[in-house]
Amino acid sequence: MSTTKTIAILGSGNIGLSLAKGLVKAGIYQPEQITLTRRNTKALSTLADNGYKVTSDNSAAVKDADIVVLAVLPQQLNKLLHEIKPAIWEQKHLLISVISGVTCADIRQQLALEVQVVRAMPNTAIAIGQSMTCIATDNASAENMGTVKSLFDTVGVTIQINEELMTSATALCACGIAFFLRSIRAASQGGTEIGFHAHDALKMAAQTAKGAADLLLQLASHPEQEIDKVTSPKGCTIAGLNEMEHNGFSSAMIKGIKTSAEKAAVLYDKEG
Ligand SMILES: NC(=O)C1=CN([C@@H]2O[C@H](COP(=O)(O)OP(=O)(O)OC[C@H]3O[C@@H](n4cnc5c(N)ncnc54)[C@H](OP(=O)(O)O)[C@@H]3O)[C@@H](O)[C@H]2O)C=CC1
Ligand SMILES: O=C(O)[C@@H]1CCC=N1
Repeated sequence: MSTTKTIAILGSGNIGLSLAKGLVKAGIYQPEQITLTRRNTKALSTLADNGYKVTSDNSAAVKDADIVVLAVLPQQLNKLLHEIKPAIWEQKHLLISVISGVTCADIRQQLALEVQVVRAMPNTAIAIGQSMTCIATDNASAENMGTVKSLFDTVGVTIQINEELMTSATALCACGIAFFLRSIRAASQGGTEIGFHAHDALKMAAQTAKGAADLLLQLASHPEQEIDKVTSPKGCTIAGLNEMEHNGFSSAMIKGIKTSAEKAAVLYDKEG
């Protein structure tokens, strides 16, 4: 599926660039249809060489675009909104914000405009078409929500949730990528201690994690159901698993996710 619409990504850092690359990889956009902005445009020179439009002029990028993605840090948002406000046309533009802790209403309030806003919370696996993206809105039309869903569907799995759950989605899915990566890294470190070279251990741990995730996704089964199949009586799996639990494995993950959600809720200072 390709589109004739144009998209501006304001704030082309880690997640903005992951999104751009994912959309091009999926064939929905050509690089020429995507404008990437950041203040230090030198950092985007390779992207410019690959056909993306690159500029530090956010207002010009907005004027040329149908869809505007806000992808700066929460503390950089108010300045950006102030800058682009004159370029936004309520009847034309659809804003998509991936910014943690900022509501759709916050964005309209800063702009003092009744533009349609959708919040999206992807994760960095969007660059390889494997994002888990949550979307929410308080004013966008069903048609625009459909547009946003089909856009993110090309780069992973998308679900629509209530906006009040967006900070929880941030912790579980966006931060979650880091939590699972750290788990895989830890497993590989264990693997090295028991005899494998580091690069082999990492590959073995990553493929094992992928298999575990696919068991749940493809069989729609519960983790404990799959764990029961691995834990032979008096065996080595239950011995290792219980040792991890005695050291707080599940508890650490749960507490970490709760802490991330609490932090996500206070990232944005409306007055800042
Ligand atoms: N990283 C992730 O996995 C995820 C992040 N998010 C959210 O996405 C947002 C961005 O995060 P992340 O990509 O990690 O952060 P980065 O710091 O990597 O990206 C932010 C980018 O914004 C640019 N920027 C800052 N001010 C402006 C401006 N006025 N005009 C244009 N560009 C500007 C910066 O470049 P320069 O300094 O050159 O201007 C930088 O490249 C955050 O709000 C975060 O909460 C959401 C989901 C996942
Ligand atoms: O760490 C952060 O604040 C951002 C939001 C989700 C992922 N990265």
